[in-house]
Amino acid sequence: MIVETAPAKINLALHVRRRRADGYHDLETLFAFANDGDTVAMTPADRWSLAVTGPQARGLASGSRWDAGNLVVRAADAFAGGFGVSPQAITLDKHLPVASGIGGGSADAAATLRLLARLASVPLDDPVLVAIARGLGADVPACLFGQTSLGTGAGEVLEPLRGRAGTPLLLVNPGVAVSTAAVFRGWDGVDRGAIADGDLLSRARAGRNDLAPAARALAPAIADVEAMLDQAPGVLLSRMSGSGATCFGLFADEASRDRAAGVAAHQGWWTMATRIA
Ligand SMILES: C[C@@](CO)(OP(=O)(O)O)[C@H](O)COP(=O)(O)OP(=O)(O)OC[C@H]1O[C@@H](n2ccc(N)nc2=O)[C@H](O)[C@@H]1O
Ligand SMILES: Nc1ncnc2c1ncn2[C@@H]1O[C@H](COP(=O)(O)OP(=O)(O)O)[C@@H](O)[C@H]1O
Repeated sequence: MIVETAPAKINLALHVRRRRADGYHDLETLFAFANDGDTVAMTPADRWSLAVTGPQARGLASGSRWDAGNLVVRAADAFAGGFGVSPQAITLDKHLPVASGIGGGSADAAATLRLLARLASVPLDDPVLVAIARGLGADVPACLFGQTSLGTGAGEVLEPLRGRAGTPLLLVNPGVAVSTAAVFRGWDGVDRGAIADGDLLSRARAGRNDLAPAARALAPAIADVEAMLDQAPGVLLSRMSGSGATCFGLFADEASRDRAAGVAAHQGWWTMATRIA
């Protein structure tokens, strides 16, 4: 059996610049990844199969069916079509809430591609593999490499950045799923400018999440999570990630992170206490 973590993705900043003719938006984003997330495991089998387990498995309507509604299945089908690989029994252990701005589905698809690439001896930077990743979603290429990076284009043009590895990180979700497409539709169309230069944390602090107002309009509980994290002692930066509703806090130390996690859990919110990878 081979196993890959599908780590949570966070957008330290997310600037939406322009709506494009193809329905996507040009953006600039600072991607970072957590140490924890879902896991994808594979073992050789006579035919392809999927088993979904874990505390967030119920968020996936297609369940354990081999169904294109699951990005793991779409990733495996696309890889098999592009490269050919023998069938696998896949287990997805789902911990990240579905449709929550931390790219769980994208991370699962990327972890599936990494496992199949290992089996088929395909390098991760193979242009066909990267094109398959892009076809699965705008942030699947970022999840494929899993490195702190600046993303431009629709999020698929990547420039690796010196990260803040080991920084204590808390993810908090108020339990409302929000559709990425609906949040982009709610963006007000105002270009508020590029991400500033500097080191990662100062660039992130000077930046914004331009999708937060549209996401709050769909899920008002996001504002409560943001307020809680903003006020948490020891917080270095807090913000909504992606299209929401998950918000993150970077903390000066583990004890402050864990105190904030306790406050969030007391509200009945989902939390994950981890670190930047
Ligand atoms: C907003 C971000 C920020 O990292 O994260 P999430 O909230 O999904 O985690 C991503 O850009 C999401 O990437 P991903 O989730 O792969 O998006 P896709 O499946 O390709 O697109 C879903 C829908 O989002 C909108 N979309 C996505 C990316 C983009 N640059 N412009 C868009 O307008 C489009 O309406 C598209 O139909
Ligand atoms: N393995 C998967 N995990 C999560 N969501 C998935 C998966 N496969 C398909 N999806 C679908 O993809 C959509 C986006 O999910 P997700 O990646 O979790 O959200 P986001 O990109 O906002 O973080 C959801 O509507 C969900 O139904």
